[in-house]
Amino acid sequence: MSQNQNGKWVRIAPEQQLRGSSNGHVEVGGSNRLCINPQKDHKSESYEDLQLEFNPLVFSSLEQYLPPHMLSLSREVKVHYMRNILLRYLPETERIRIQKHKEYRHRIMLNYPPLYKQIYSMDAEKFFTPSFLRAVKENTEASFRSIMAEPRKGLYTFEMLQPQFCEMLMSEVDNFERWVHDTKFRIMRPNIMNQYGAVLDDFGMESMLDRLMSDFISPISRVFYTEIGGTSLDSHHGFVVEYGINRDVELGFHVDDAEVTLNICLGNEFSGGELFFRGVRCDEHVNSDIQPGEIFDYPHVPGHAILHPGRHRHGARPTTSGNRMNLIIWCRSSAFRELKKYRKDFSSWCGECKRKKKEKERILVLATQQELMNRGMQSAS
Ligand SMILES: O=C(O)CCC(=O)C(=O)O
Ligand SMILES: [Fe+2]
Repeated sequence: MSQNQNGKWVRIAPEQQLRGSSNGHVEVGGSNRLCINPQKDHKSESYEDLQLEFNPLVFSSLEQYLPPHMLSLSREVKVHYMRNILLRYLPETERIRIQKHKEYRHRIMLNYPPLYKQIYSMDAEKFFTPSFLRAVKENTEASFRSIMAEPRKGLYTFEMLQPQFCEMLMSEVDNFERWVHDTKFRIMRPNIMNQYGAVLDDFGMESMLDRLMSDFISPISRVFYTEIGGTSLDSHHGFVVEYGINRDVELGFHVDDAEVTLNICLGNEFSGGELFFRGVRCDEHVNSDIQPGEIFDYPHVPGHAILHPGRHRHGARPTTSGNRMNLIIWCRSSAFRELKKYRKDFSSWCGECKRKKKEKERILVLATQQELMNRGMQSAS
């Protein structure tokens, strides 16, 4: 690592030259560098309109770390430079997968005609109930608690969506499913456990759900889920699941690929389909026993949401009659995932880590008491 007058350079890969060419473009070698210290007073550009394999927000955040002489260059030059850096962290197979997925989405969006265009961009007054909107606008722990129940520690339930929005979203999904059937388009289901349901991000709702996460889920997660990455949610997987006649029946016991999950029942007439929760676990303890107090069942109510840690083990009981559709958003934090790699003790949120820690402390106290008693007996004799 070397220094210049503007601070230290972060060395990302073997050094190569950055060369200015006669046509005003900057040729970038295979190894570019960022500064350790950001230029805090520099206003980053927006990259939202570009089709990139990384989240546009990553580019906006990285921009302040560019070498100072690059800050005033064109957006294309900057994006090219930062992309080169980011690509070094992506293995070839992952890059191909992302590219294929981008093409897949592109094909759907070119061909699928939406039924209700108005639900593809955020319209908070139309989507959410007044009580939910008020609580988020106030943005305090007290305002969130005023609309929520917390039936078990870390599980929050509340009224969230307006019936009309639920109806429109369900019709949109039905319309999409019909289009898939009629055109024989092969779609990817939300995850390996579902044979039905659709990924909303794949047919145009990604930016609306991004807003839903950043403006409505993050403020709540920041308050209630500090220990599990709730302060740094930065990506999501948004989808609907469908249960009932000619649909999935139930969902097995699992943890989500998410730090924080929002699950909202959109409705239709149904019975059954309750969620069963069985305690939060880290990767190592995902199969450990259920402890007293960890059993909780939740019956879905249309328009109502349940917010839970993705690592809270759960499943869905069979939907025994009618049809049920739920909107689910898995919210992820890349910073939390990175930090997790360097830690082993998750006793602040994993039920089994907590139990083991308590057990160790109990044994230590017993051993200390025994030792003190032994010393007392020795000095008495
Ligand atoms: O059926 C539900 O409501 C739960 C679905 C779920 O847990 C999931 O898709 O991860
Ligand atoms: Fe789940």
